[in-house]
Amino acid sequence: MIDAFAGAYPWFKALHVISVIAWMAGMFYLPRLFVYHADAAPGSELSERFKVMERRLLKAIINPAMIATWLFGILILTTGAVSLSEGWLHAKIALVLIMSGMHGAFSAWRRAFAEDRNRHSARFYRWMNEVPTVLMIGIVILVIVKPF
Ligand code: HEM
Repeated sequence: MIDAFAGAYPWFKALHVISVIAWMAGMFYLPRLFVYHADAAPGSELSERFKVMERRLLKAIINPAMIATWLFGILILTTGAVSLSEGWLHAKIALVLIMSGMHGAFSAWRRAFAEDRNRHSARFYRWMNEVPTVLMIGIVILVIVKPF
């Protein structure tokens, strides 16, 4: 434990939850944009507008929010308020790593749309849209219920 951080636990937790909300809002919305973008003709005015919306959402909200979520999550651990040997924490971190992997996939798909080389259907993005939801439900149950 870093002594200077001991009293900071509730503040780090508050900032962590604020960052999580922003990250999840973006992770739910970006694949929704992909669903509609997949049906827009490359080069059309609509497709170009989706490109701007997707770039701004990723760069201004989703990327900084993911960094802040990780930062404050790790800072909570430095306070010593949570034992590092808890099973729920290990399971939570595993799901968060998958969430971060999905973030990487969304980032790659956004780049493909930006360069007019998307290969996936609207149906594919509809399914991908569900993944962050399922992960978020698992993570919140692990961190609140702490079933093991
Ligand atoms: C990025 C890596 C993450 C780390 C290292 C991390 C770590 C932590 C830790 C140590 C706590 C304190 C738990 C406690 O006091 O009992 C916490 C709280 C919390 N985390 Fe995370 N977390 C991460 C990502 C996430 C994500 C992605 C979500 C949701 C999708 C999330 C949701 C929450 C919630 C809701 C709480 C508050 C629980 C409470 O009220 O006690 N975290 N996190």
